[in-house]
Amino acid sequence: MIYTVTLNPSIDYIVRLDSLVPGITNRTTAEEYYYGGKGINVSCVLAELDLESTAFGFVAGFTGDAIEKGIRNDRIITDFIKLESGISRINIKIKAGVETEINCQGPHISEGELERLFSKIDRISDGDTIVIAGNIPNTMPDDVYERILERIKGKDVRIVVDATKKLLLNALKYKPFLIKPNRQELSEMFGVEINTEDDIEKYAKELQKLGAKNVLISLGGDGAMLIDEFGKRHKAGVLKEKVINTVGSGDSMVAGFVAGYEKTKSYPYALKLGSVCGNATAFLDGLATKEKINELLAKF
Ligand SMILES: Nc1ncnc2c1ncn2[C@@H]1O[C@H](COP(=O)(O)OP(=O)(O)O)[C@@H](O)[C@H]1O
Ligand SMILES: O=P(O)(O)OC[C@H]1O[C@](O)(COP(=O)(O)O)[C@@H](O)[C@@H]1O
Repeated sequence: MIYTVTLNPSIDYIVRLDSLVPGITNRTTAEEYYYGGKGINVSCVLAELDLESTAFGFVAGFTGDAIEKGIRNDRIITDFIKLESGISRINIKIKAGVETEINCQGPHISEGELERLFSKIDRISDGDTIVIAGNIPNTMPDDVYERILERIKGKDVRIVVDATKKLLLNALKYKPFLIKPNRQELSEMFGVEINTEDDIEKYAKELQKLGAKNVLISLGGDGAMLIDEFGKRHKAGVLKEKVINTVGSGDSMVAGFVAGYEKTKSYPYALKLGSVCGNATAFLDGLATKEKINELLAKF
């Protein structure tokens, strides 16, 4: 079984404007909303790839109910913990020529509620995959990913972590099978500007020294680079099509990589399917669909 963990799910509210002017009332030209949060997005794209997953995490209030109901599907088993108070966050994605995102804090999660999640994590067993992805509310201790991984220590579980800064760095000692920082996140982790391919490889290898097996660096419209567990560099470009909405492209790439590796045990194929899923999401309103993935696979 593949388990995804989203501690801080969201409704992604996408607003489109011709331009955004601070200090005045702006009017949108269109708006859409999607159920999101990194682990949930991974589950949704895995379902499009015909892979079943169980989605763990916390939901709260009316937005939490909508998320849980909205993503339920015959290939996603939702097993969320309903928080006592607050609402699951609404993240605002402003498309006004450039993309501006406002990702919110999310509800408070108590130590008792966290314990309930740990009990669910204990069900994960040898041969399973766990994808832990996304940010945490700032009221939560930043060792939470480590505490989750500590619960599965010693089990033969494939670990995928898609997070930033300390959350990611602290998880590396558990030797994750895959991490997927983007270029900006890689730069932030090392406090340097990373631009060249050689620099990307150099810092990806630093993350491998800290414990990561495969490091996939996504580069937005420039594609992606994988440094695999053997230290080999693989590159993937992007297809050229009108970009509609890149929210969730990174999560789609993670889903595609996990599915591609699961099916073939080949890193070049995992990178290809990951890239196709990332591209497919960028070229659609919502996340990658089975139809779009198959169409792009034939061209990639
Ligand atoms: N503008 C784009 N055109 C085509 N593909 C894209 C575009 N933006 C993202 N993608 C695809 O999605 C992948 C992940 O996107 P990226 O923006 O780097 O991730 P994140 O959302 O985590 O920052 C890229 O490697 C690429 O395959
Ligand atoms: O947990 P974070 O880091 O705040 O990110 C949450 C946001 O990331 C997303 O999962 C999209 O992530 P990507 O664009 O990186 O794939 C949104 O659905 C959500 O609003």
